[in-house]
Amino acid sequence: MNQYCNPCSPLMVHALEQEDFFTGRCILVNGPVIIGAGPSGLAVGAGLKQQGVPFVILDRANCIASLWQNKTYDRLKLHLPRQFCELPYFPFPENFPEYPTKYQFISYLESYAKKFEINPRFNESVHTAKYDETCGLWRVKTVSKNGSITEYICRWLVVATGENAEKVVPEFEGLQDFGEHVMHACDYKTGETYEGKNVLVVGCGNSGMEVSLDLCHHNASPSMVVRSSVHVLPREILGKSTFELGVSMMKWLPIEMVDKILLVAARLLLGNIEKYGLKRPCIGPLQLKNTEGKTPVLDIGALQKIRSGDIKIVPGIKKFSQGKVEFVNGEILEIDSVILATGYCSNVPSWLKENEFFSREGFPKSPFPNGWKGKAGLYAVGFTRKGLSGASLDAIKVSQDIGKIWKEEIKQKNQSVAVASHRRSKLPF
Ligand SMILES: Cc1cc2nc3c(=O)[nH]c(=O)nc-3n(C[C@H](O)[C@H](O)[C@H](O)COP(=O)(O)OP(=O)(O)OC[C@H]3O[C@@H](n4cnc5c(N)ncnc54)[C@H](O)[C@@H]3O)c2cc1C
Ligand SMILES: NC(=O)C1=CN([C@@H]2O[C@H](COP(=O)(O)OP(=O)(O)OC[C@H]3O[C@@H](n4cnc5c(N)ncnc54)[C@H](OP(=O)(O)O)[C@@H]3O)[C@@H](O)[C@H]2O)C=CC1
Ligand SMILES: O=C(O)C(=O)Cc1c[nH]c2ccccc12
Repeated sequence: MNQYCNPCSPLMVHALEQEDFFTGRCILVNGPVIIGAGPSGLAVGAGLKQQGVPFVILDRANCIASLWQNKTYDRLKLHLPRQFCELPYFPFPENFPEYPTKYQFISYLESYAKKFEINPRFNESVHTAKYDETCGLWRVKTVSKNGSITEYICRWLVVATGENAEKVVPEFEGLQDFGEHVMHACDYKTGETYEGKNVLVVGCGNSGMEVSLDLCHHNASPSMVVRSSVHVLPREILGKSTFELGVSMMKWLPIEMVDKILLVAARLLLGNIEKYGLKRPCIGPLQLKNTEGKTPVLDIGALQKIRSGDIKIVPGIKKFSQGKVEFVNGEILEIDSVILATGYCSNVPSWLKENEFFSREGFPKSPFPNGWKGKAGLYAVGFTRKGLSGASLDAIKVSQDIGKIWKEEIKQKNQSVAVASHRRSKLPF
């Protein structure tokens, strides 16, 4: 598994861990601190702005929505229809297509931040956040690019660092001997430089499928590793989004039934995909997404390339050697490059010093819709395994909850100011 690491020197780590003689800057924040300037953090910011609640957003990157701007390939499009990807209070422009491109989505997020006048503090990587019982406040320590340490002190802490904060890089025997041409899918932009090359794509989630498809478009020869099972669904069924159909059916039918219907439709439209080596999991696609967070593949063309043999399906990996990979079935393949489409994980456990609300995997322990509010002013946004629509639902609840407390306190403050000035006005001098 990968290790989340901050670019700290040992001296800095020491300074960050010393409670008593902290030497950096200390900032008392009036209102909440939001960690993460992705869609979730921006949506909470917008909700707070509308209620007049001040806040600070911190992000380790140098821009908003860094996942979208820095860690995605050029050809990426949203794969859920537009109405499921809009953030609260500000719709997509009317000319956006049903499935906006990543560039359209990023430009929408830029306008979103501008509209709600959200100005995150960039290059601030949160190293630790912990609740100080003695003063009833959260202490958030960050490290900036130039190494300076800042402590933010606040009453409310909103965790919006995402389900995909860190790449997962599994360990494989011999991979270090393979050579330089190994990258994670988060660093893949385009297949331009892969023309005529044999590329091993490890993983068959949406990333593995779409990277393999992009490689085909650039006349490379991808082999995609399917070590266990995968649900592939058509992106649309009879012209209607499969996701939307699933959501509509869930209002009337139990999830098991909806899954059965989706699988019958997938079988009719896609045929038997198991014969290509794409074994289906025992649990249905929506149930699997809900319970294990494993997203079904919404096919945008990779399946056709698998059928035609342009994308080869290969089994799990045994080991690598120079220019070669050996699979669990003993077969050996010569390859030029490896792309690890092996997924992502949350990084919350590496910096949040708390173990009641968040699990060891860095997700709220209470399942949707109850995982947005913890104790002592702790909130989580964007950990519902329901994509952008789940993040928006969380953001509305969190900003309203904080806004309500904020307004009550302002009212109380105003009342006590009024009482004090009334008393003062009665004084004879
Ligand atoms: C390739 C890809 C495509 C996707 N497509 C879709 C889609 O079409 N539809 C959909 O609904 N969902 C999609 N998703 C899911 C996606 O995660 C969400 O859509 C969305 O980006 C979640 O927003 P977020 O703000 O919660 O997290 P993120 O977008 O990941 O933002 C989190 C932010 O937190 C910052 N951060 C993390 N750790 C720290 C730290 N320690 N200190 C400071 N800052 C930190 C990061 O820099 C980042 O900017 C996709 C995911 C991927 C990887
Ligand atoms: N167009 C879009 O909107 C896109 C959306 N996304 C989203 O981004 C998120 C992340 O997707 P993705 O990056 O595909 O990650 P996923 O977690 O969905 O998939 C990871 C894949 O890697 C495999 N894997 C992990 N470790 C190994 C190993 N040691 N050996 C072999 N295979 C391994 C997994 O197999 P196993 O199941 O056996 O563990 C799985 O097939 C998802 O929510 C996805 O929907 C991604 C791309 C495009
Ligand atoms: O693309 C993603 O990562 C998403 O999380 C979007 C999403 C949420 N729930 C789903 C169910 C089926 C397919 C995609 C999603």
